[in-house]
Order: sequence, then structure tokens, then C-alpha cells
Amino acid sequence: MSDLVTLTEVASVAAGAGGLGYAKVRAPRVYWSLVGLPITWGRFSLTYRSTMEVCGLTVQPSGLRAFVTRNMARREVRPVPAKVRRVSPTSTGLRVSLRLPAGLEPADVAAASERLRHAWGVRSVTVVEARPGVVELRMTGYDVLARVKMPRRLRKPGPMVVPVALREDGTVFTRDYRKVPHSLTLGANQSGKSVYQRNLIAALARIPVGLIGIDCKRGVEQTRYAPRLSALATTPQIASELLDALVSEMEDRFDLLSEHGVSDLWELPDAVRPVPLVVLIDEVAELFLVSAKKDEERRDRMVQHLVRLAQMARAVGIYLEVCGQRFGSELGKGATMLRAQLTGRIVHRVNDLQTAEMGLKDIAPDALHAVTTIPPDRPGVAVAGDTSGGWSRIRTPHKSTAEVVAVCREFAHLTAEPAFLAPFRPAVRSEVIPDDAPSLVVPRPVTE
Ligand SMILES: Nc1ncnc2c1ncn2[C@@H]1O[C@H](COP(=O)(O)OP(=O)(O)OP(=O)(O)O)[C@@H](O)[C@H]1O
Repeated sequence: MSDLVTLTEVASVAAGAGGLGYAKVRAPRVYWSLVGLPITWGRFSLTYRSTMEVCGLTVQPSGLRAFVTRNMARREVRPVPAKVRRVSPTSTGLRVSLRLPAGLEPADVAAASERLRHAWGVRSVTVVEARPGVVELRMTGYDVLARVKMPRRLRKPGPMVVPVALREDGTVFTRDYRKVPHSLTLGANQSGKSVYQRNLIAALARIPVGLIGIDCKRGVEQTRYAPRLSALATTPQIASELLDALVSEMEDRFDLLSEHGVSDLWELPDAVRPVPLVVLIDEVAELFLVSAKKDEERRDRMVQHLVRLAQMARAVGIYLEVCGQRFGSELGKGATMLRAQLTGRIVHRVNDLQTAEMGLKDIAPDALHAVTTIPPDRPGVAVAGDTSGGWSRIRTPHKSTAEVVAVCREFAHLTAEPAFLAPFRPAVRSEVIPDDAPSLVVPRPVTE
């Protein structure tokens, strides 16, 4: 009987351990909440002071403070670390808010983040300045980018803010068009650019915004999203006409702003505010492809139009999302000037340092190393930078074309139909077409 009890106990312990081992690999969030979090929290609480001391993150208190608080001379008082203000657990890690003592700055804590990570046995420690004198340590308990799962509940975003990917510190990476109106996505073949675009389209499709596709690979990627597109160009010639129409729409919108005495689309009364537009350019090299001398003129005109849109159209609610493998002077006159206007940068794995530099050197040079070390077996991992000089490693959740097509169909009622885009509206076939069908639109006759 006692042998039986022992066997049952051993079996249940083994099953429990097996379950935890399984959870660690297959459900890291669950494992973190049940096991990792209590251990890390305990380790952090018990070793905080000594860890900060050995990491050089303590300061000698001032003489006055030593006397007032301890009634001791300054040299007799132990150096003090930053004061812990709040510890908050999350489903991916632990957040700790610290008030820095005089003499420490956020960069000091950031420089020690590798040492802190090892001391507390966590996957990563990211240091973010919350406000002057207060930093937040964002610890992640496991590799959140291994299998990306977006949090189910997102904080209510603003009118032109959409969630796209997850950062390695477990926070959500969003595209905020009012803060960063135009963006450039770069990456080698098979690096994850299309999946990034899919996530973006699926998120934008749900909000009241007009989506304009320019996909000069004959529309192989974007024609499927036709139910939610207000316009689609699949050849450089149609794209050129579409850009002409967009520039003249931008001018009309400026007239409207001036009539109402405001300087921004979002200051207009709701009743007269035109729908914001996001122009999604897939594989920009195809758009600028020149096969004959006469094409050069058209290409230069398109670059000029895009530069004008990038310089001015933010105020009238027209935003650019440009995607390509490279974006340098090889794309023609004015291309580098256009790139400078695309201030949001997402750079996936690239084949050479030069391409990484095209994407990030001018805005976040510190991030170049992170781009060149993206492993080929991690498609979808990218470095996101913006003009603040900050950058982060991100990864999109894997999304199939079929999922995005389903979202586009579900939200087809939000498709804006402004008159100036009527000639470019993709004709959606009415019959039900399987998700893996090559095209959902009746192609417009090529006018080249
Ligand atoms: N976030 C991700 N998570 C997991 N797998 C991904 C992710 N992003 C992309 N992949 C996979 O990587 C492969 C390449 O992705 P994708 O087609 O997006 O790359 P791409 O850069 O657009 O390639 P190309 O330039 O050749 O069209 C696909 O098999 C895709 O399923």
C-alpha cells in the first residue's frame, strides 16, 4: 500500500514537472505567470540593494541628507540605490519604476542593463525614462519575439494609431500616423516585409481611413485586399496618374483648411473633414523601374510628387507607407531626398550593411548593429527607429493572406469612395473566390 502511495506521488510529481516543462516551451506566458514571475519577483526584492551596489548604481547621500535621515556623518552612511516606487507584474515580465537619486541618470542604468539582466535571471532589461528623475525597468521573463502573441486588450489608441507588432520588451509597437506620418520599410527577400504590410493593412482596415494601394508587381500582393481599398494601381503608368490625382487632392484639402481658418485636417469640424488616406506602396523599385528613356520623365515626376506629398500632406491627412528591398540613389533622381522625408523606419534583415545604413544611419545610427545581427531563421524581426533617435527590436505576429482578406471583407463597409479616386477603384469580383486565389479584382486595362 505504501509503495502504491509512493508510486502515485512520484507519478503526480512527474506529471506536474512534465506539465511545467511543456508549458515552458509551448505556453511561455503561462509558465512565466506560474513559475517565473514569483521567482523573479522574490529574487529582485531580496537582492535589489546588493545588485545595485555591485552594478555601481548607488550614490553617496549628501551630508545634509545623511544627517537628517540617519543622524550620521556622510562618510558613515552606506551609498543608496534608486528608490523603488512601484513593481508591476505583466504577462511577459516585470516592470519596476525607480526614482533616481541626484547623481544618477537614466543612461547609467541603461549601461548596466546587461548586468541587471544576469543578476535577476531575466531575458532582457530595457530602461525607459518615464519622466525626469524617474526610469522604468522593463524586464521580460522569456523571449517574447519567439512566437509573437499580441495582448488581447490594448489601451485605447488615438484616431490614427494602429498596433502592428510586439517589441522585445513586451510592449506593443504601434504606427501613429499623426506623430510619424510617413514611413519606410526595408528588408531583403524573405525577411518579413509582406507579413509586416499584412499586419498593417489588417489593423488599418478596421478604422475609418481610406486605403490606397500601389503594387507594381502587377498587384500580386494587394489585389486580394481590394474590398477594403479605395484605389489600386498595378502599373507605373496608373500609379503616376494616381499620384497626380493625390497631389491635386492635397491642394484642394489645403484650400478647405484655409476656408475654415485652420492648419490641420484634425482641427476641421467632423462634418466637413475629408477621410484620412494611407498610401501603401509595395516594392518601390518596381514603381521607379525604367526600361526606356521616356519612362525616366514619368519616374522623375512620380518622385517629385511623392516628395511633395511627404513634405506637406501630413497636415491634410495623407500618409505614405513605402516598402522595398533597398532605397538608395539607384532608384533615381530625388530618391534620397524622398527617403529623408520618410521618418518612420522599419528595417528587417538585410543582405549588406549599406542597406541597413539606408534605413537607419541618418536617424538611429546606434541601431545598425542590431539590424545586421537579425538571424535569417527569424523572419519578421525588424528594427524600428524614428527621428527621436530611439529604436527597438520588433516582430509582427504571423498573419496569412487569407486572414487579412477576411478582415478586408468584414470591414468593406468602411471603404471610402471619394470621387477623385473613382477612376482607380479596383473592381471587386462578386462571386466567392477561394482565399488562395491569385487575384480578387478585374484588372484595369493597362494604358502604357
Ligand atoms: N512575423 C513572422 N513570424 C513568423 N514567420 C514570418 C514572419 N514574417 C514572415 N514570416 C515568414 O517568412 C517568410 C517570408 O516572409 P515575407 O513574404 O513577408 O517576406 P518578404 O520580405 O516580403 O519576402 P519577398 O521580398 O521575397 O516577397 C514567409 O514564409 C513568412 O511566413
